[in-house]
Order: sequence, then C-alpha cells, then structure tokens
Amino acid sequence: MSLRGQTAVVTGAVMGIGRAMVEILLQNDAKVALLDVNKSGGESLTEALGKQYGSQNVLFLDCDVESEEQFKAAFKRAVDAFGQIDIVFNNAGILNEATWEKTVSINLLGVIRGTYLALEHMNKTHGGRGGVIINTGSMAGLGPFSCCPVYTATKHGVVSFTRAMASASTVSGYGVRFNAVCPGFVQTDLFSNIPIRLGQYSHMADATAQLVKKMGVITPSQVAEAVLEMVTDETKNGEALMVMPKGKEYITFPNLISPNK
Ligand SMILES: NC(=O)C1=CN([C@@H]2O[C@H](COP(=O)(O)OP(=O)(O)OC[C@H]3O[C@@H](n4cnc5c(N)ncnc54)[C@H](O)[C@@H]3O)[C@@H](O)[C@H]2O)C=CC1
Ligand SMILES: CCCCC/C=C\C=C\C(=O)C/C=C\C/C=C\CCCC(=O)O
Repeated sequence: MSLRGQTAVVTGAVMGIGRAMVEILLQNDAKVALLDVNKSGGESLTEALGKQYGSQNVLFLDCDVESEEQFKAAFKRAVDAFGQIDIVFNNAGILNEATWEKTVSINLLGVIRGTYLALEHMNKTHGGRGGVIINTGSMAGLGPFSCCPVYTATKHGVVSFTRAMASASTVSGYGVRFNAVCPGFVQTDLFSNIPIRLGQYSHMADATAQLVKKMGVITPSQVAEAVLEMVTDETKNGEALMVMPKGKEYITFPNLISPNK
C-alpha cells in the first residue's frame, strides 16, 4: 500500500517502536519527520535512512515532548519542509515509577500536547486537510499493570483521551481520525534496568518477569504493522488495538449510555 504524497510526524522515533514505525512509513513511500530527545542517535539514523529512502524524505528534529516550545517548533519545521502533516504517531514514552511525575509528563501530557499541536495543522475547520493521529497506549491502558501504577494511569489516560478526541473530531468536523495502539510486551530498551524503573515496586520485578514469560514478547515491527493498519483503514476511528504474540484485537468497550446493547 502506498502512502506517497503523505507526510508523517513520529515522536520517540529513534529507538524501539517509533523507529520501526519510521521504517514502515518510509517503506510505504511517506515522508517522515523523526522527533526525539536523542540528538546524536537521531542524526545518525536519519543519515542512514536518507541514503536508503532519499534524504528529501526524512528529517530529524531534536524535540522533547515535555517542551511546548520545542514541540511547536518541530511541527512548524516539518510543515516548512514537507508542506503539510497527514499522519502523527504520538509514541514517545518512558516507564519509570521512581520519577513518576516525569512519566506522567511524557506519556500523557506529551500525547495531549502532540495532539493539540498536530490539530493546529490538520484540523479541517482551521484550514487543514485532515488526517490520522495514532497514540501509543499499552495493554497497561486496558487493565492494571500492578508493578507500575503510574505508568498504568498514563496509558489509561492515553486510551481514554484518544477515544474522546475521536468522538470530538467526528462531532466537530475536524476530519482527523484518532486511534490508540495497545501493545503487550515489546522487545525494546524499556526492558533494561527493570528494578530501577519499578522504583518502590522493584520487589515485583521477578513476578513481572514471570508475567512476561507467560504472555510472551513481540517485536517493534509487529507493532508498526498494526499501527499502519489503523493509519490506512479509513473506517478506523476511536479504536484501541491490542497487539499480542497471539495476534491483534480491536477492544470492545462497554456502552455506558445503553448498557444492554
Ligand atoms: N516496550 C514495551 O513493552 C511497550 C512499550 N509501549 C510504549 O511504546 C512507546 C515506545 O516505547 P519503546 O519503543 O518500548 O521505548 P524505547 O525506550 O525503545 O524508545 C523510546 C524512544 O522515545 C524517546 N524519548 C524518550 N523520552 C522522550 C521525550 N521526552 N521526548 C521525545 N522523545 C523521547 C527515546 O529517546 C527513544 O528513542 C512508549 O510510549 C511505551 O510506553 C507500550 C507497550 C509495551
Ligand atoms: C520484568 C520485565 C518488565 C518489563 C516491562 C517493560 C515494558 C512494559 C511495557 C508496557 O507497556 C506493559 C505491557 C504489557 C503489560 C500490561 C498489562 C498487563 C496486564 C495483565 C493483567 O491484566 O493482569
């Protein structure tokens, strides 16, 4: 499937799931702006990707999603370089229960900030041409990940924010679709230094390792393929797509207004 003529912004683009998403977008002919705090890694990755996919199709922007100023400037530079933004993947996230305020700031506030800044360029009621925004949740956004209560709260926030924005967009005519991807365990850097990341819950590291063993682990590319499906399938809006070793599943949420439906 071709995304030729489409432009994407990916946060947390240098490693893990973000990096896999950048590659699949480039493989499908999109132009991609990579936003990340890892400047040296971002510059060398972008140089390598430029050689493979064409340097005019890839742009690194040094950006901390905690900073409104840096984030706003990055969107502007992406628009200046590529002309418009059609796809946004708000993916940057950390897992650290010790620095829990930072976890909230990056995982939840960063997604909200990225969504609102993206809408300034994409919202059809403000001269944009619409598009799709995918936010990275987690299975921890669907059920409790007991060793990480704050991380769990941020991911529930991401899923709920995404669903509410999908609904707001439909009602308001923004022309932008919103979906959340909810992976299980993915083999990335988040798996390093687990006891430190768990902070006061470090005593649960062994039990969590058992859970990982039971549930299994997927690759960043499997997550990227699931995200691509929600990018390209124009019927998908307000979805939370769980991605697990046993496969993908769109989550059915309770209908709170008509509980028997
Ligand atoms: N690895 C896993 O098992 C799972 C991860 N996730 C979520 O997937 C997303 C990506 O995580 P991974 O790829 O696993 O992590 P990772 O640690 O491999 O990559 C995260 C990337 O985000 C960047 N980043 C971190 N803080 C940033 C900030 N303030 N501003 C901009 N960029 C920043 C990092 O430099 C890095 O390139 C996160 O939101 C995470 O919560 C969700 C479910 C499972
Ligand atoms: C000891 C290894 C821990 C590794 C943790 C690393 C990353 C986890 C990232 C997540 O986003 C969590 C992903 C999946 C698990 C989430 C919830 C499990 C809920 C299980 C249940 O309902 O009981």
